[in-house]
Amino acid sequence: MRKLKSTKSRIQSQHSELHEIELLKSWIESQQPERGSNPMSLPALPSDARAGRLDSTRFSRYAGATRFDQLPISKKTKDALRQCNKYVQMSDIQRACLPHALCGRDVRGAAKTGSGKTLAFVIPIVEKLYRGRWCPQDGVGSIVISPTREIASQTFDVLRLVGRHHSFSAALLIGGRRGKDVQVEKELVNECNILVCTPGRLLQHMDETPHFDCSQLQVFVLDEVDSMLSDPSFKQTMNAIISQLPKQRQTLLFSATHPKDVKDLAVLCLKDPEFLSVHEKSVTATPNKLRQTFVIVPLHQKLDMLWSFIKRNLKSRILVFLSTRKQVQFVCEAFKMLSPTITWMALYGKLDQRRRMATVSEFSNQPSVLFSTDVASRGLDFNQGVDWVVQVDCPGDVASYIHRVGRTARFDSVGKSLLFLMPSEEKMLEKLQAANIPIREIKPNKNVGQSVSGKLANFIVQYPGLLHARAQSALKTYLKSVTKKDKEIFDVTKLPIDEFSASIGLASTPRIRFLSNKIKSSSKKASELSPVVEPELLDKDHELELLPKEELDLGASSDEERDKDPRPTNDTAHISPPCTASTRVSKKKKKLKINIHRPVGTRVVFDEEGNTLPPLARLADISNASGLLDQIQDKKNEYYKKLREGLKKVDKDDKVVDGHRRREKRLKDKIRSQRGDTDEEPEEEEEEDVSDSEGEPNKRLLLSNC
Ligand SMILES: Nc1ncnc2c1ncn2[C@@H]1O[C@H](COP(=O)(O)OP(=O)(O)OP(=O)(O)O)[C@@H](O)[C@H]1O
Repeated sequence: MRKLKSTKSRIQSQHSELHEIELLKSWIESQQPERGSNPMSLPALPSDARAGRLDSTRFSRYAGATRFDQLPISKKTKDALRQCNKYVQMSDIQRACLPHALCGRDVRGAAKTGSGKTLAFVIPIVEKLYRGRWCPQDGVGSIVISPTREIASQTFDVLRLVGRHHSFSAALLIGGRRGKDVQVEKELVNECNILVCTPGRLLQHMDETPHFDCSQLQVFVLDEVDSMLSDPSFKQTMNAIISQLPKQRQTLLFSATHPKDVKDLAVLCLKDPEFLSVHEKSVTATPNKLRQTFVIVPLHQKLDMLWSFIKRNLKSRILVFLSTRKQVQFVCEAFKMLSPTITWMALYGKLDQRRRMATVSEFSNQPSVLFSTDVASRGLDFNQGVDWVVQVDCPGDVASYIHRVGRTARFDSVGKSLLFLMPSEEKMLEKLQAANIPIREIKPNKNVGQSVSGKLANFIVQYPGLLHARAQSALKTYLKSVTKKDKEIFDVTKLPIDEFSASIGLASTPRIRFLSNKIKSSSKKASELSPVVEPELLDKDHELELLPKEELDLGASSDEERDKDPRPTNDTAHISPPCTASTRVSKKKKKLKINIHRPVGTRVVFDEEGNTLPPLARLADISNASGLLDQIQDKKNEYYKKLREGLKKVDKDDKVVDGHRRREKRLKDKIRSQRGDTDEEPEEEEEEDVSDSEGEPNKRLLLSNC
């Protein structure tokens, strides 16, 4: 046993000697002057570089470096960067961070979107492991965590590019793959030196992979650190991951926006970190070559505006942000139907991973329109760039705005962005301006606007299974998303839900359960002002349907309001098809349920071509409602009176006809008995009863006819 121990320690000491020699060799190699370059321009690497850590007091030597080839990095890395052609000069964040990170320090790096933060952490990872002569048997030496699969995948590409001449093993661990891939990952993960992953997948390996070992971790990187530590959906996972990492490590944190609360970072146990915010003193928080605009647009005109905008920018690559997946699915599907020749694409979290990747690369390759949720708002770098970023739904906060618009104008390219703001959301402008975001208003050209709501309504009628449910879900999920945003700016109860519903082609506003309490509480406030109105309001909402429509239009929907509405109007369409009292009464309860969320008379009407028409009547001022309802009550009483009189007359006529028939029958019976004829004949009375109430032919009559 003692012999075995001594042999083991001998092997270990030999191994460490060999390691020293290798380190020395690598150092000499990295110091070899490159062809054509001035050897004097390369600063000498300090002696403790062999330990993978530069002498921090000497980092100032490299602080003035502006090109990658001036950095104390290996020849292999320099070659890889040079072969890429585009990586010659360092960007601000790279110039600021690389000397510190190469010294082995903890760094918090903040810089505008598209400023090259990825290279600022990929180079230090590669160099640290290279100096430490890391090989597959050494296990996991570095972990990079990104919030989305797309960002992780892009980071992995950059890593492959920078490390192409190195011999490390690296793995991309992202979710959304088939089960057997997880098995393959489990077998290989312990032999990988660098793991680029999403938090969920990493935690899965930490929990499930036998002997998963990251005890030798050297560099830990958190990309988009603000969302990773403050977003509730990541927070728990991140805490679980961080608790399993060794404390002795280098930590690099990056983002375009700073974490809200420094306390969030406490969990990371940073050691005397360098906070490098290179654009802190910049006049703007967004890229300099980004032209930012906004347009004030009511909720129910957003789709019209978007459609008109896209039609005028057909040769551009347009990235459109919507709040929810259901909205993305609906708008993409609907616009595809409106114009099948345009390339429409959709990106959202639940999409199959291969399709997600394919969509990102396809969008990069041709002029097209990509509808996306916030899954594409951070970190994504589309190869050929994005011409326009359009935010149809206002982002929840300023950080989200910065990341969304940051998908264009990357590095030193130009880009444009357009934000749709509803009149109720104008407060967002103050926040953007306070955050040094230069944004200017543009006025839409009303003459060139095109309305799509009528066509959408047509499609919904034609393909109810496909579009109707999607439209309803889009509406509901959008409203839900508004309730989750900053209450200071967003108020779901103030939204014109009926108009919005009509604008996306829905014939009636679907029931929105989660809103009922809010609406009820707001109508309760109204009832406190005029207590008689509310119970009546609900009752009459149903009863109004009984009356001819032209009688309903009491001028509440004024001409002025109709003029404001750009959609075509057709007065004849206000008359609904006749309905019987019995069918209406049977649906009474259902009707009441649906209408409980809407004010009286805001039912959406369509003309023959499917164009939506302005609501029939609007109770703009609830305090006038009781007078209006009195008028309606009078008209209703008058109507019932006429109806009763009409019924009495019909009753009288029926009695006369019945008397005639009875008399005829008695006469026939008398004649038959006089002849002695006993054969039965079909009763004439029944001949009149041709069909039952459901419209089905009377079987007895048919048989007798045969
Ligand atoms: N030194 C450089 N020279 C030329 N191009 C560069 C340089 N550094 C990065 N780039 C390019 O700039 C683009 C943006 O880089 P990167 O994705 O790293 O930005 P980022 O700061 O991480 O952006 P985001 O905040 O949106 O995640 C990429 O296409 C990248 O190839």
